[in-house]
Amino acid sequence: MRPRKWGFFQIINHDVPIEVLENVKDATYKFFGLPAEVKNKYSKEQSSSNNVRFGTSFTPQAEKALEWKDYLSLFYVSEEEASTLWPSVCREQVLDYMNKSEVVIKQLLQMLMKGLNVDEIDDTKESLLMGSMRTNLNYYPKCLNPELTVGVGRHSDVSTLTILLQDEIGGLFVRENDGDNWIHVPPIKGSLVINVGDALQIMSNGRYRSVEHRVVANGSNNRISVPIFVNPRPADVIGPLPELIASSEKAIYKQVLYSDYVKHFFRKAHDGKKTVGFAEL
Ligand SMILES: O=C(O)CCC(=O)C(=O)O
Ligand SMILES: [Fe+2]
Repeated sequence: MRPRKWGFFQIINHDVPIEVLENVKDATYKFFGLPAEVKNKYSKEQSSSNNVRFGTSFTPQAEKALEWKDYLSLFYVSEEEASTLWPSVCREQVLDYMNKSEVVIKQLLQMLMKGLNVDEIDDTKESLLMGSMRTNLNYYPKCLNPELTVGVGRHSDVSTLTILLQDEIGGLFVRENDGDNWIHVPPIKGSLVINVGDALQIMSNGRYRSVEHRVVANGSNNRISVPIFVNPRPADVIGPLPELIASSEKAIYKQVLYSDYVKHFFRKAHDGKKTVGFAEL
């Protein structure tokens, strides 16, 4: 596992029980199998809250060709809110997946911080690194002309870290650092794919790099994936961690309001790893 070089890896011996992963995959199929009018209750037009959103593609108004994907995005506020707002076919399964993943997330963050010689994650730091979480259920329907579109265009995540559960279909590709080689991420049963996001690139002052990835459209199979985006809170101001700058390193990123950073990401179509330029000094 070499996140500094790669920023993308799979873990197999983790503490999230396999049933929890299987259950959230089943629940994902159940949600997307619901009649359109039921799913549409969670659409931008009809949803009673911004924290629950069913939609298609990424930023349809900015895209030349729509991404071949539907999603349900669930921003976690509290169990109480989830119990009133989240669809009942997947609520318990997603909450369980998020709760069980928290231990793994904390272990990963501890390891990553150690790599920066930051030994203690106090409450302030914990909140900056993982103060908010969003889980997406992604559904990529079989596409008759897969060469004309993509599942998800090339991008890096705006998260600190992303924990991704994928099914057995495959189609996720990762770009080798500074190269044009795209490497397939093979589905491994029971594994979780982990990737570093832009927020960690900024907070680590560029020592960890977020990784560009994309998903191809598939001509013969439907595919699902369930990422948990581990994020700072929207109202947090993020920048290179003070510990790094104190050790005479020059800051290469400025302080940015995290919600502004995310807004910038959503304004444009997926166009590669460009969002982070927003925070460069
Ligand atoms: O479906 C996948 O494997 C990746 C999805 C993804 O990159 C995302 O939702 O940000
Ligand atoms: Fe992604």
